Amino acid sequence: MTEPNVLEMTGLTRLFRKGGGLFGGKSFAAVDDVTFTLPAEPCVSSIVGESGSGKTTLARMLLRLVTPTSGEIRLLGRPVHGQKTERIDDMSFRRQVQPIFQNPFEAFSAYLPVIDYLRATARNLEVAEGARAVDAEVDRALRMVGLSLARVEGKFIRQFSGGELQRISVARALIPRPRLIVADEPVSMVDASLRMSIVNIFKRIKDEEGISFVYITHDLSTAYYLSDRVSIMNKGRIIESGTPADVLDDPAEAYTQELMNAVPRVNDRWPEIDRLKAASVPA
Ligand SMILES: Nc1ncnc2c1ncn2[C@@H]1O[C@H](COP(=O)(O)OP(=O)(O)OP(=O)(O)O)[C@@H](O)[C@H]1O
Repeated sequence: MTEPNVLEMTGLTRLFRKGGGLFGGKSFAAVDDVTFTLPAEPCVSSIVGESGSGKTTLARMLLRLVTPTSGEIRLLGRPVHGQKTERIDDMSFRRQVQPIFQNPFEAFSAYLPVIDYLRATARNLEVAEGARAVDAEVDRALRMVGLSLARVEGKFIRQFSGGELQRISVARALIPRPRLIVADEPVSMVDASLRMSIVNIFKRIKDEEGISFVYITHDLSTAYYLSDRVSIMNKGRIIESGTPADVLDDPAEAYTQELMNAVPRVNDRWPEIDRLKAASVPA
């Protein structure tokens, strides 16, 4: 039997109302008839667009936080939305799909040691039973991002930098060994040098753990460096998609060209990409 695609979105649309209070106003499509597939083999698929293009709404539908107005999302062959009896069950869904958000400081409470969240994730998602087994899973996940249980134990969010905390968010997402990570602007609040190390961690996780990514960003250079496929989103629609070289080296659409023109270049090269290649995963 062939393995199902990790993700299939077909004709996905989400309407919202604009203006006019509760009953008035006009509806508009934040996401408009999007069709998009992630194959069975691990890959990074980026969705690139400017603010307001619908990227976050798309991510939220993938994460079951927003219900589509029409269209369908299938995860490993099973519907994500719809009747409880037909869709993928909640526990499988939470294990198979994990989010990483833009602001790691919002992912954890200021009043609890960060490690408590990681342990709770392992317990709630039934990854392990018993304190020692839970700690072994948490340590495994932290080591994948260059940290360890010993380095995180007992500390609160104020004792970490933004980059460290985002690496811990990545570790949290890795605890259930998901098939898919949906990362919505995961490096836009992290400074440039740490951005590179996080992007390289994603690359390594894909290769070594076989996890696929939907990488949502407005940052063309990390999308170019990291992705197997890039889709350009504008006004709710995917207007162009393909390999990074196809789409970004030779854009067919004027909008993509405009996005590219906003990226600083030196001698027709993107210095950021060279830096990304040179950056290593922190020990
Ligand atoms: N709950 C909502 N109700 C009404 N309109 C919404 C809602 N959520 C998003 N929108 C609108 O949908 C459009 C797409 O927003 P979305 O956040 O998906 O875009 P984005 O590309 O992720 O932008 P950003 O990077 O700024 O978050 C915007 O016009 C936004 O104002």
